Amino acid sequence: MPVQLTSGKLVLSHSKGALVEILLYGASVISWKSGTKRNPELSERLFVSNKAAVDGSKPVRGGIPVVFPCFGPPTHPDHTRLNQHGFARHSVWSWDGTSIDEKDAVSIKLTLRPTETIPTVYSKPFLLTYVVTLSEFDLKTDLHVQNTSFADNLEFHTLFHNYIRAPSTDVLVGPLQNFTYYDKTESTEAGKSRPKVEARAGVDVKKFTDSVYENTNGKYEVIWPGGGLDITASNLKDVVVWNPQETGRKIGDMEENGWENFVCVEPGYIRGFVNLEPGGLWTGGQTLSVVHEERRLTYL
Ligand SMILES: O=P(O)(O)OC[C@H]1O[C@@H](O)[C@H](O)[C@@H](O)[C@@H]1O
Repeated sequence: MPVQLTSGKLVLSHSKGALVEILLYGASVISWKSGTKRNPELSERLFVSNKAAVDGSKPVRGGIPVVFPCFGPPTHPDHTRLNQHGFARHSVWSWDGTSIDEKDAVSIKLTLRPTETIPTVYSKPFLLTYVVTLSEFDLKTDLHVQNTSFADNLEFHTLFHNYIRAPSTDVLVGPLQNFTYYDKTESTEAGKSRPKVEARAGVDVKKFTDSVYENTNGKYEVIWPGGGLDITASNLKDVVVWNPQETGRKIGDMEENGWENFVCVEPGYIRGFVNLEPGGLWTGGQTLSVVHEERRLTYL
C-alpha cells in the first residue's frame, strides 16, 4: 500500500481508501480519513485548527501530538529546561524510507534520538520509535521508549494528545464513572491536586474541562449523535479529557470557536513516571476505531 513523503509529510493510503497524514515534525498525525461499514465515504476523524502551524515552526494545534517526556509544565528534576508537554512534539523525527505492508494494514516507523538541540535542554540518552498503523477502519499508534543509557534510569511521562473531531456540545466520553480524577480547571493548586471521583456515567465537555483520570481500564467510547470512536489503550494507565470551551480564545493558534469541533481524549502515563532501567524498553499504544452504528453509551 502506497506511502509518499512530500515536503516533510508522509501520506499512507490504505487499499480500501483510508488515509493518514503524518508530519516528520513532531511525528504529528495531522489527518486520518476513514469511512464506516455503513458509509464508505471518507470522513476526517481528527480536528486540526485552521490557525495551526504545519510548517514545523511550533507544535500542531490538533491531530495527535506526541507528549514526551513530560506532561504539562515540567515537574521532574530531569525536565526543568523543557517546555510544556516536552520536546517530542516539536522535534523532527526520522523515517527510514520503508513501510510494512500486512494483509489488512500498512505501517510506518519514525524514530527520534537526541538531536543537536535536544541535549541542550535534556541530557538523558534515549531512542523513541513511533509506529503508526493504518487499517480500513482503525488507526493505531505505538510508542517504544528505549533507555540507551548503561548507567541511569529514565523517568518519563508520555501521552497521545488526540484531538477527536466531534461536536463538543453533544459528545460523551465513557466509561469513566467511579474513577479518580484531578480537575485542572480548579483555581488553586490545592484544588488541582485534590482527588475527585467521577460521578457521571458519560462525561460531557459542555463547560471548560481539563480532567486527568488515573488508573482507568484503558477503553474509552467517544460518542455523539451520528458518530463515534472507540479508543483502546495499552500500557497507558491514565487519560485526560480536555476541551477549553471559551477559554480557547486565549490560545493563539485555536481557530474561531474551534472548541466546538473537538474533544481531546488523551491516553497516557502521566500520574507518576515510567521508570525504565538502563537498557530497558517500554511500549505504550492506542487504537482508534470508528464506530459504525449509531450508538448510545450503554451504561447511561
Ligand atoms: O496548549 P498545549 O500546550 O498544547 O496544551 C493543551 C492542553 O493539553 C492538555 O493535555 C492539558 O491537560 C491542558 O492543561 C492543556 O491546556
